[in-house]
Amino acid sequence: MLETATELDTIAAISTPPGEGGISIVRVSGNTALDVAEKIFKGKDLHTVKSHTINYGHIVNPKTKHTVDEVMVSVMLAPKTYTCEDVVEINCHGGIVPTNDILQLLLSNGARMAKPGEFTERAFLNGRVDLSQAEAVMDLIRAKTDRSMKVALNQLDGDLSHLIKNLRQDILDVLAQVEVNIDYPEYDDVETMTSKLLREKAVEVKAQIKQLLQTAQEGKILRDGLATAIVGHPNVGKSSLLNRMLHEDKAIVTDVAGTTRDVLEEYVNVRGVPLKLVDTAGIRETNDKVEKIGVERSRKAIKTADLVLLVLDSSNPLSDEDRQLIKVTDEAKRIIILNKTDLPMQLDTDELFNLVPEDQVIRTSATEGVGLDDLKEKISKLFFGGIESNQNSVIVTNARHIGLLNQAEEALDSVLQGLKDGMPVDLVQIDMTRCWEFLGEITGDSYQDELLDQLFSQFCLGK
Ligand SMILES: Nc1nc2c(c(=O)[nH]1)N(C=O)[C@@H](CNc1ccc(C(=O)N[C@@H](CCC(=O)O)C(=O)O)cc1)CN2
Ligand SMILES: Nc1nc2c(ncn2[C@@H]2O[C@H](COP(=O)(O)OP(=O)(O)OP(=O)(O)O)[C@@H](O)[C@H]2O)c(=O)[nH]1
Ligand SMILES: [Mg+2]
Repeated sequence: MLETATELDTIAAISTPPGEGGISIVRVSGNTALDVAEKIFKGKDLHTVKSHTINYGHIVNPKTKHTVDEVMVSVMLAPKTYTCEDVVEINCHGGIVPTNDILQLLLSNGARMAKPGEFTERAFLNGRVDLSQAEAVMDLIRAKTDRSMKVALNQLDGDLSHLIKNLRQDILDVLAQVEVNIDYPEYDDVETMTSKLLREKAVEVKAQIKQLLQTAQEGKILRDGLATAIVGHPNVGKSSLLNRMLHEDKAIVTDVAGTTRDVLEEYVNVRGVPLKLVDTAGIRETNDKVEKIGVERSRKAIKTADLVLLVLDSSNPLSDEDRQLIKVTDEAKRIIILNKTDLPMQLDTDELFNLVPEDQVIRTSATEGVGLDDLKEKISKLFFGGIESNQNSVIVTNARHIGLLNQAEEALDSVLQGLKDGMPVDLVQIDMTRCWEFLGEITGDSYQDELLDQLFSQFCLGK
């Protein structure tokens, strides 16, 4: 059951990032938000100001009577607020000391320290947003490209919620229809009729779930970034390529083989796709203790990557180590990069094409900045089939949602199998109901308290 606003205590937290800034915001939410704020605020009586106004005054320690800061205080009365509760936001000077002092004063005057994500959790508990919308708030904060942001914003707007709610309503309708048919059989062939209803609905919902799941790969990449490992032999130009992609000299580049010792991760926006570029240590047999560990990490990066960029030095013949690396990365989604094409070609491309007949091969010069546009184009094509795909449809991005959609689909498979096997309708109904429940967990229509704790604990403090 949902708790009502009156059962929840008043919480407070700093909602802006820690450190120095122009302004910091300390947020308070709950039944007694105004009482708590009023105790430490000198200015207009906050109980009498209009809702959704911002009010000038000072924060004064009620015990010592010392002025802590000069502030602006927003008063927003329930229910039309972020949490659906009374909200007070204290806009103070953005320094660590005033901000923390104000929070401490609120805590010693009746507020409790908010847990991470607790304001958004309240927006959920009080029914302003559903669970998938609450999750979108965090995706929005973490979005790394404009496209990732758009997907999160659509989810926050309730696009996914509406789709799921409609599916659930359809299932509920058919379940009700089946009940009626069982309770008041008007025809002799009621069993046949209800089976037909259930089958048709199961097929229809399954098709929609499948369609959603097809967006999952793209969705997950937009949300979490595409883990892209740049691998290859020492000195082939991996770090130089990373720097080129970032337009910044992040990684150390030297002509010494074995320069990169540890993996380096950086995000880069490639046509709206967030790439998590991972520069790795050049892979070779080595006795150097530090380099050895780096090489181990490179091997691990290959295993966990969504995409491997295997870099070869075109100004040198293919070596045995190169051939081995081609084998090691064979299972991965891969693009081969022939780097140093500004130098005379020494690599036997016929041999290479024989070794990797299926792969995209791109020629680059990291030093001259040649071939990088081509590389970006290929990456975005490889994962998104062009720029315009899925721009307007609902996209699932979240591993929790994907898991539940898979479970819902499995339940529908059981429905269809049961009908095929001539199982009694009341047993088939159970699987249909399970499907309805799995979908409901996406929007939080049903949930366990542990789930909320786990979800919101990943949020920012003050959100
Ligand atoms: N100062 C401040 N800025 C902020 C937030 C905030 O809480 N405080 N937000 C959050 O952290 C974000 C804005 N999100 C918000 C979402 C809904 C409501 C809200 O009050 N919704 C009500 C009333 C809407 C209306 O007036 O029409 C509702 O949906 O019922 C407020 C903020 C970003 N900026
Ligand atoms: N001519 C030419 N030189 C390049 C190119 N790319 C990189 N280099 C040079 O090759 C050398 C090695 O470059 P890095 O980027 O450090 O190579 P790496 O693959 O990261 O090497 P490790 O970190 O040791 O594995 C440097 O001297 C670069 O300037 C290129 O496209 N053309
Ligand atoms: Mg390097």
